Amino acid sequence: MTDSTTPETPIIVVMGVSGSGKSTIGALLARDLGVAFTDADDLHPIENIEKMASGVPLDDDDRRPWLETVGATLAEASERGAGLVIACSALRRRYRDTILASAPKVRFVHLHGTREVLAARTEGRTGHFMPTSLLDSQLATLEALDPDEPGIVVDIDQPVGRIIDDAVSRLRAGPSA
Ligand SMILES: Nc1ncnc2c1ncn2[C@@H]1O[C@H](COP(=O)(O)OP(=O)(O)OP(=O)(O)O)[C@@H](O)[C@H]1O
Ligand SMILES: O=C(O)[C@H](O)[C@@H](O)[C@H](O)[C@H](O)CO
Repeated sequence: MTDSTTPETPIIVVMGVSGSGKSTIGALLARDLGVAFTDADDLHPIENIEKMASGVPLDDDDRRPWLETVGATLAEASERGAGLVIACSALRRRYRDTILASAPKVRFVHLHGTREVLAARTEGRTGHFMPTSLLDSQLATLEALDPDEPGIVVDIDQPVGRIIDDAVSRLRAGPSA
């Protein structure tokens, strides 16, 4: 079997808790890298969206099939030799391992911020299903990238353009930074 991807083909998960900027940064990062963008919120089954909208956090069982779909979507792009950026919370190490099992070339961009900044961002937006009340559960679930995971951490307390420039230059520099 030949591998049609190149090491440069970006296969990226923009991860982090609710309100960290995954959708905003993910779409712009994809545009800068010249690849497609998918929001994993659009891959959740309706039951998951309804659960979060009612103020109840998802559990591992809720997330498992969704993470498998995220991994399969990345794998499909990678196998075609196409790049893809997906915005996906990927909060726990084992969630990321599920994605990596399907898409071993994936790299994670963790959008990291303080609770204060995150709460201000989620409170500042309208028309989103995710209540700010779930932020604490998101933060309690979050496991930071371990040193052996492929990825980078970016501080969200800066303008969008600087976040993109920081992420692009560090992604181009190598598997982790
Ligand atoms: N660097 C930034 N500076 C200022 N505002 C930002 C920045 N990044 C994102 N925002 C704003 O913060 C809010 C949250 O961003 P966004 O919806 O992209 O986060 P998210 O991680 O996709 O959230 P969720 O996972 O809950 O869908 C939005 O109103 C967005 O416009
Ligand atoms: O794993 C999860 O709990 C979910 O993916 C959430 O993170 C939301 O879908 C997302 O953040 C939108 O608000």
